[in-house]
Amino acid sequence: MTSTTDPLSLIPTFPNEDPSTYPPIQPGGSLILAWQVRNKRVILVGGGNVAATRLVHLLSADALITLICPPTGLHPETAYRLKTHSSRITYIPRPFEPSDLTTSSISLVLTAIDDPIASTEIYTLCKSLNLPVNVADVPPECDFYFGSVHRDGPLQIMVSTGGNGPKLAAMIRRKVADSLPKGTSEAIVKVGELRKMLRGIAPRKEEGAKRMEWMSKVCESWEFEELAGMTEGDMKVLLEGYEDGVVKGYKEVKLVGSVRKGEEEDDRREGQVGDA
Ligand SMILES: C[C@@]1(CC(=O)O)c2cc3[nH]c(cc4nc(cc5[nH]c(cc(n2)[C@H]1CCC(=O)O)[C@@](C)(CC(=O)O)[C@@H]5CCC(=O)O)C(CC(=O)O)=C4CCC(=O)O)c(CCC(=O)O)c3CC(=O)O
Ligand SMILES: NC(=O)C1=CN([C@@H]2O[C@H](COP(=O)(O)OP(=O)(O)OC[C@H]3O[C@@H](n4cnc5c(N)ncnc54)[C@H](O)[C@@H]3O)[C@@H](O)[C@H]2O)C=CC1
Repeated sequence: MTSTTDPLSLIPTFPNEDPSTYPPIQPGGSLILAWQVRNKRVILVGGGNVAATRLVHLLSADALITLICPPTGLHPETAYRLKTHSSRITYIPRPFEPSDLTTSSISLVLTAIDDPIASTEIYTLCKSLNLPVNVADVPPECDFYFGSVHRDGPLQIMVSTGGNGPKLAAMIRRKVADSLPKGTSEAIVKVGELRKMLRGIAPRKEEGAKRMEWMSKVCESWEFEELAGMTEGDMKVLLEGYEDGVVKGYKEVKLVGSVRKGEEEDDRREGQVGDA
């Protein structure tokens, strides 16, 4: 007979177990993720107004889409997307049939139809096939909800109210977007480039902690607009400090850059004089 030990009794005791040390848990929310559907097949049933908004999200995430809907039910925007993105969207011009879910390998199913009976049938079928599904008109039949999304280049902000107030979610999204500092999206692009260059000069896995600390320091000490205006030359100057854990400020980097540019021009002029 094997004795069973209570797993809880095996957990070590740490000095810092004051409840105020860690953030309190608020149960009942959603798990907010950034789901990657690039080149994965998503089935969208319905072609109305809501389906048109789903298409925008799916195309923005580079999904491969199968849209199932009779031609008479197409919203003008859905029709437009079908025509302009025919390489990404396969259009099936009829009502949904159960075989639609078994003829190809599918990552997600979305329904946006005005027929709750058909919606529930699709939901039940998805569950029997283990497919994650969003049924726009029946929240209890959603494995995930959509949210109100602000998109600006690489930046995506999603507001969710957990099904309580979708219109409020859209209003909050606008307020959040209006409060973002100028140059936010450009700053993110430039930080992405800097991180890539940093990985080029410090590729080793063991350096992860040092890389992260240095990058965090850069993000904290430069303003968004300064990051947004960073040139490749500025990045090179900034990266010179990485080895010693130094983060030069915006003004210093610009100064070094312009001094070097001046020196290069002097060298070039001297070269030309020498050639003459
Ligand atoms: C549960 C959820 C499931 C899901 O769809 O994933 C759901 C369900 C339902 N919405 C309904 C109504 C409306 N939905 C909107 C708008 C949006 N709805 C979105 C998401 C969600 N809607 C998920 C919860 C997300 C959350 O709460 O955080 C947004 C955020 C994202 C998106 O859909 O892309 C998008 C705003 C996008 C933007 O503009 O930024 C508007 C306003 C409008 O159209 O302008 C109205 C009318 C006004 C109102 O009711 O508030 C009804 C019918 C209710 C009825 O019959 O009375 C149901 C079904 C029900 O609740 O039973
Ligand atoms: N989640 C959300 O954001 C919102 C959800 N809704 C709900 O979502 C549903 C769809 O809304 P809308 O797009 O505005 O409706 P809509 O009436 O514009 O479009 C419904 C679409 O479903 C198609 N359809 C119906 N039965 C079908 C079937 N068996 N197979 C394939 N296609 C079928 C129709 O041809 C039409 O294209 C409604 O039930 C609505 O209450 C409404 C507003 C927002």
